Amino acid sequence: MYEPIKAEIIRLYDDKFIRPCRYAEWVSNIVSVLKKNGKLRVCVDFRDLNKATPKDEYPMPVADQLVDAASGHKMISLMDGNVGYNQIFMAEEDIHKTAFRCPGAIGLFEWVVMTFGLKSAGATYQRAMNYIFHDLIGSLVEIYIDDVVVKSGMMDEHLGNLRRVLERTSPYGLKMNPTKCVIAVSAGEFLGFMVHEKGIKSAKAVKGQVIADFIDEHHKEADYVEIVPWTVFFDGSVCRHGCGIGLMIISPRGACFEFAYTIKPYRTNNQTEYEALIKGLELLKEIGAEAVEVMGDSQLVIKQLSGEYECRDNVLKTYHEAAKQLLGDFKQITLTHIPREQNAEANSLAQGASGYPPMNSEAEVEITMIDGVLLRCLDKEEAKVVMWEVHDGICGTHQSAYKMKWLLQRVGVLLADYAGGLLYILQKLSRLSKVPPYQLVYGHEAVLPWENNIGSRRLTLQDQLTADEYYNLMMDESEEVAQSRLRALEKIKENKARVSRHYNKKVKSKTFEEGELVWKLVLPIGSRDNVFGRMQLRSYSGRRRPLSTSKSFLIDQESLESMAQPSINKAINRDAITEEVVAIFTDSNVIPERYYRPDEVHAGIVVGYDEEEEAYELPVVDMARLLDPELAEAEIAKLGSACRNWGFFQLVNHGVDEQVVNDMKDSATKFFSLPLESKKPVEVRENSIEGFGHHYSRAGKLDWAQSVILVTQPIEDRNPELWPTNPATFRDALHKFSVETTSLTMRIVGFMATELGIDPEALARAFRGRRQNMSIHHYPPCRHPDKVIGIPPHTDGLGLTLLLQADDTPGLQIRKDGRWFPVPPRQGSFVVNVANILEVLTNGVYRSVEHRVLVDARKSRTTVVMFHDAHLDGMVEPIPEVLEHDGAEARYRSVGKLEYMKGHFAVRSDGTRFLDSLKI
Ligand SMILES: O=C(O)CCC(=O)C(=O)O
Ligand SMILES: [Fe+2]
Repeated sequence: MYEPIKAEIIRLYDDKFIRPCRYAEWVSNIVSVLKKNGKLRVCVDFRDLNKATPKDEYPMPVADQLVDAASGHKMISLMDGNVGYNQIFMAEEDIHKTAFRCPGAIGLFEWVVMTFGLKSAGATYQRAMNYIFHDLIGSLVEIYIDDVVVKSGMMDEHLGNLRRVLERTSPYGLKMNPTKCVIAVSAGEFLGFMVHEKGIKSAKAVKGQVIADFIDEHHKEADYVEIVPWTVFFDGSVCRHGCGIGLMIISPRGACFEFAYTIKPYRTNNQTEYEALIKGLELLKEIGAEAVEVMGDSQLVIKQLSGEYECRDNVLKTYHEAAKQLLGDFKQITLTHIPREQNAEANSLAQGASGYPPMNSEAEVEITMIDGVLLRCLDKEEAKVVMWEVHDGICGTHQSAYKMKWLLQRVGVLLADYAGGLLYILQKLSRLSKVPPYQLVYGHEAVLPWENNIGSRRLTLQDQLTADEYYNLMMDESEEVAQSRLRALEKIKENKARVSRHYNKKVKSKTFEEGELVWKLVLPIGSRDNVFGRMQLRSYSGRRRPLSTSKSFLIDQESLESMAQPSINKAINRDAITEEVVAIFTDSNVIPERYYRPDEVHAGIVVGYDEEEEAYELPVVDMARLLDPELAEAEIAKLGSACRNWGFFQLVNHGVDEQVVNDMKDSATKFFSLPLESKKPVEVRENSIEGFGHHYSRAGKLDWAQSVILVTQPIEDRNPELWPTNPATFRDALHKFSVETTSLTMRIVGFMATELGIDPEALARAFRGRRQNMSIHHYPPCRHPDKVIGIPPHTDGLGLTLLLQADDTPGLQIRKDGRWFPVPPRQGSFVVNVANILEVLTNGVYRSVEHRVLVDARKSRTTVVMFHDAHLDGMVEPIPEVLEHDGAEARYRSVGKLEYMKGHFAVRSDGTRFLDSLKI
């Protein structure tokens, strides 16, 4: 193939039709087609370019009419534009769009002249020809794109006409192909038809010739079939005068040909449809078309041929087989069912051929409704009969006026202006597209009693039928049943698909391993829950097991379970809040032994309580500045210094939706203000730390606090039964807050990575998709704030903590250089602190700092704390990129996540942190 392609490219280049392309935006491929005569034709596949090209609406002549106009002349000359399209230059600015690539080293070229295959080529050429010959067209010349026929009466006149036509060509540089010109003949082929003095021969009589001409005329298009298919629209029409078929064939070049045949004797509708298609396929087969796009409005024919429906009717089977066999002769076939409106041309051709009379002109008043339903206006007497029928007859007894109107419509009658006294009842003459069940069963619509009484249009028409016609119509109807059933089935399928699309949108897929038990939680009927949906799936096998089999997930789950074991060795156990506890919190005058821990309160110096103390400034990081390209560098440095020196900062302009923050604050505050019995449903349960309760911390002492602990991410790890529903806003608020804080965490982590000088992804992957837990703490006021502690000194165990304070009560203190620094509450901010795992990940560059909560004497304090987990594929260890960047040795030994969690929660008798034991 290579050499012939090269030769063709050289020829096109030498003829200056193409030139090498330098800057291509659109590049098309070439398709080489070996012609039947052994020659190679090089085509460019412009399909993509054509898709992007607007349609040229220039009106094209109708081939049939031209053939008519060319016939009936004594003398004609037929001429063919010499490589027609290539005589027109491309607009310079469009040349580059026609670029096409050739195989091997031949290269990239573009068309300087218009070429075959471009969408608007036919219209452009026709426009040019119409421009050149506009005043001669019709009288002495007919033109269809590059086909020209000069027509005249006598020889003398003809020579004069020929001269006028040819003289027109030279100023425009238009050339004719002498080998294809037939001069001064009495008959000749034009557009595939034999044109001569006596007119065109009837399609049937010259069938062989017509087809032969059609083939010859369009052989070059047939070569092109690999790229653009031929399209055939077919339709059959049956009326009492006969049957007709209509075909509209569109060539790959866009030329449109219409064919209409009358068929005798009588056929049924479906038979006629099949005949139309068969005729169309025969025509296309004979012109050598290889790819065909078949369009028809007969669902039965299209679906039977595509194999979707079976053909059971014995008579139809013959047609079906014939059509199938023909289809097998094409290389590429597409069958498309189109609505009748889109098949208008074939439809009107078929109707014409069947002798379908123009719409009747009977004196009845007919009205077409907006939905296309044709209605007949009844006179007063007729109206009364119908009214009676509806009122007392078939539709049941004594309907109200409103219901009667509705029923009238249902039986195909429209009652208009009832209230105005003027009675118009309009009888429906054409059916709605919906098929009534009666018809689906029996093949035709039920005749209603009133139709017999007052006579419907249907009955009148029926009376006029001959016995044969009646028989034919009955046959038609019974065949039509199949069609109607298919249509009905189609409707049902469409509906089902629509419904399932709707439902599937809401379904999240989950995979389970074989043999896994699944625990299905179904919320009470009618309960809707934005957070959990109607039901939640979880695998279950004795103990609760995770759905996901990913390593990280298993670790999280197990660590949670191990934490949940009741054991005095755990740093944190949780206890239910009883009425007694509520009483202690409320009174707070007498501090019971188990809350009494003044030594812990007094351990360490608190900065800032004494006026004399140095002023200190806690780090504040501004997200707006982090996001501002001009200020980011300085702000990132600030973030770095906060994490390195304090392990903590306050984040302002954090970007979390204010509504979400406020809803969370409100819901949290409201929850704690509820009486105890309203909180009981979400009370902490045995073997779990989730739920409402309070910490039973070290040395058997209790914290002066109550809290709700919940897993918030990933969603499938949530335990919906422990999510408060009171206040009603709680779940929704927490869900939204959890989503927002998760993404805020990822954003913060991104800036941290930049600050650490590592690829943001190296740190982001440690946090992405990991567990998020939440604690909402409520610290009741205590008359003896120096004797109780809200939360004793600790570092946070996971990766990064985000804390939102719902009020302005102080309490949080962080330890730096052995002293406690109170963190003043700050509106519109989050407290962000580095937790243990992040310290390990950064190889100790960022520090996880100790903090505690003291209690206020007068005011309660409520905080919402989100803990974000992190690990490197199940390992807690310094990120290699950090070590590389700092050229440092690992300062922490690697430990599996599970071991890490166990270590973190175990109580150490020497009071050290597990984190410290990891230090190398
Ligand atoms: O409520 C606070 O201010 C701090 C809470 C805290 O540190 C924690 O839950 O780990
Ligand atoms: Fe903490």
